[in-house]
Parts: sequence; C-alpha cells; structure tokens
Amino acid sequence: MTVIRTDDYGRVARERLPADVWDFIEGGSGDELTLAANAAAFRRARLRPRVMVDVSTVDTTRTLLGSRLATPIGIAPTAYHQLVHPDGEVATAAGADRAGALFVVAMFASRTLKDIAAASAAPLWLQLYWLRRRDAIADLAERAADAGFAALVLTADAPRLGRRLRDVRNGFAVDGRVRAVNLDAALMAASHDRRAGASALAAHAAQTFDPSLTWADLAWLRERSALPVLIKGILTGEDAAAAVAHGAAGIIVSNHGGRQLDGAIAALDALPEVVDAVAGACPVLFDGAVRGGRDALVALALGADAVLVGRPPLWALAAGGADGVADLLTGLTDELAHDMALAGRPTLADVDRRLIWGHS
Ligand SMILES: Cc1cc2nc3c(=O)[nH]c(=O)nc-3n(C[C@H](O)[C@H](O)[C@H](O)COP(=O)(O)O)c2cc1C
Ligand SMILES: O=C(O)C(=O)c1ccccc1
Repeated sequence: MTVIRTDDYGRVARERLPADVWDFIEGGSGDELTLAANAAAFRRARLRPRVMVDVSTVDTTRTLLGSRLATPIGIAPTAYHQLVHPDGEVATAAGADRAGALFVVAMFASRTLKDIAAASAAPLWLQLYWLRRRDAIADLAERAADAGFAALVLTADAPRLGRRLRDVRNGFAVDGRVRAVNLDAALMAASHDRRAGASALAAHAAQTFDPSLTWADLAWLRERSALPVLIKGILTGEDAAAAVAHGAAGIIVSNHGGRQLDGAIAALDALPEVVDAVAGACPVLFDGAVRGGRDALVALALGADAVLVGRPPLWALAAGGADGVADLLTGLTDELAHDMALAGRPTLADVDRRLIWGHS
C-alpha cells in the first residue's frame, strides 16, 4: 500500500493492530453520532478562493503561547502509545520534532515525561484528567515543568468515560505490559483487569476520575503550577467565556473525538461561537476529524489558532514509528500550504472566515 494521504495510514494500522486495539482507537461512544458528525461537518464546508494573489511563498508558521511552530497542525493527547508501537510516545515526540509540530502528551502516556522530553526540541504540553488523588495531579504538573513542558491541558469533558460500546463488547483492557508510567502504581492498580462485557478503562476511570471538577478547581491548579493551563473539551460560548474569566491560558474546542457525550454537536459547528465568545482573549485550538490539509484550513478559517489530530498519529505510529508520524505531519502541512496557495491565502493571517462560504 502506498501511503499518500492520512486515511492510508489508517488502512495500514488496521491490518497491523489487534482488532480490540483498533476498536479502542477508532470507536466513539453510544451510537457514534458525534463521531460521524465531526467528519460530516468538514464534508459540508465549501471555500471561497481569491485569485490574482502572489502565492509564490506560503507561510504555515504559527506562534502559540510564545512557542514558534513550523505548522499549526499538532498532536492531540491520546493515551498509551505503546499499544501501537514499542517506542510509544518517544517515537511520537521524535516525529513531531522533525515536523516542528506541537505534541500534547497524555496523562496516561506509556513513556516517562523525561524520556519523551529528551526526544523533542519542539513544544510539549501535558494533558491532565481531574483525579480524586489531587496529589498525583500536583506532582505530575511539577514533573512536567521540570522536564521542560510548556503548558498543561486540563480535560474538562470527562467526569466519567463515555460509554464506548466497542470496548464494552470486546471486554477491552490495555495490555498489562503497557503502563501509565507517570502515575503511581497504587493509582493504576486494577486498571488492566479484563472482564467480559465491560471496559476496564471505563471501570478504572469511574474509580479514579473526580466528577466534582468545577471552575473553582482551576484556581487550585493554577496556584500549584507556573505553567499556563488550557481547558480541553469546550463546545459552547458560555463555557468559553467562563474559561477566560477563570484564567484559562487557552481553549481546545473538542468533543473528545466523539468518545464522550454522544449526540454532542460536531466540534467544527461549535468553533465559531467559541471564537466569538473568546474574542481574542486567549488562543483557541480545535480537534475532531481533521484528516487533511483542507480540514485544517477550514478550522483555521473559522478562527482556530491551531488544530490537533488525535487518531491519525496513532495510525502513523503503528504504520511507521517516528518516521510515520513525521511524514504524517509534514504531509498534512504540505496539503495545508497547497490549499492556502490555491485559495489565495499565502499566510495564516490571510486565512479568515471570508474563506468559508456561508460564514462571510
Ligand atoms: C485512542 C484515543 C485515546 C485518547 N485519549 C485521550 C486522553 O488520554 N486525554 C484526552 O484529553 N483526550 C484523549 N483522546 C481524545 C483526543 O485528544 C482528541 O480529542 C480526539 O481524538 C480528536 O479527534 P480525532 O481523533 O478525530 O482527530 C483520545 C482519543 C483517542 C482516539
Ligand atoms: O480519553 C480517552 O478517550 C480514553 O480513551 C482514555 C481512557 C482512559 C484513560 C485515558 C484515556
């Protein structure tokens, strides 16, 4: 199979991975309505290209929270990269580094923050879930700062895990050899216990995630870490305004790749109202069904400062390790630059709502 676009990595990965791991990655919650809506929203978007613009050079560089990136396309946090490649997040980081891309490392990463940081000179951020064990969060935030991570991302859309029926049917549990090594063993005990007709991840999350998280807790985290804190999982203007009011350093518009509330609106449909509510007060990032340069262009035009891809880096990691991840990200960035040229938008500053038909 010749890999020429993002979905090709998915086909290779599907052939290589155990069926239950593939289902864990691909699956959404419930009837997968939101998973489908994320992709459908991009398929509906139509562009208004401008002509007679000098596009002999196209610039995709972007500065985010003070860090300069070669591309506005980064990697969303996803747990347990060793499920798909023995080098796990270290290879992902090396791939992101080669592409000059942001990598948001998951709290449930399977390699240590130190080893991941050693593999990349590009910016790394650390994603956190709100755990009942508050000391584990504070400890991890401190180790992230020590390892040179540039920001924290608090995932706000997971007071409990969505009901992912594929995982329930498969009785899915993460292989015991793949561990969330940045969390202590007591916290992770029982997280690998396989039970027919149940998702071990959902059972573990029910025990360890703290569903009482509110805006007041953001202050607690901000007091304990000097790192900027972004909030991931925002889908409304109301919550975007609240995030800004409570000192969030950024917002990630996301429905968790259709894995949390099934029936939630497509992430792309939520983007304009969030951008309007934020009104430039902080960066707005986006994730959900970005699969090509055109998708990135559409989200950037609707006001995202950067976009993240979740499943594609896992496919690319499974298919080709660090090289696969680097090729995925440079390929997506090349597609973005190509479409910027054809749309008559040579810089990201030229990419605005007027590019999207019906939004101008
Ligand atoms: C296998 C998998 C694991 C994920 N793990 C996490 C996680 O640990 N923390 C988190 O905030 N989001 C997690 N997500 C959600 C992603 O960060 C992101 O929101 C989503 O995948 C973006 O959609 P996309 O896959 O369509 O690009 C995960 C998603 C997948 C597919
Ligand atoms: O967040 C997720 O989507 C996810 O699958 C997960 C589940 C448990 C722990 C970490 C991530």
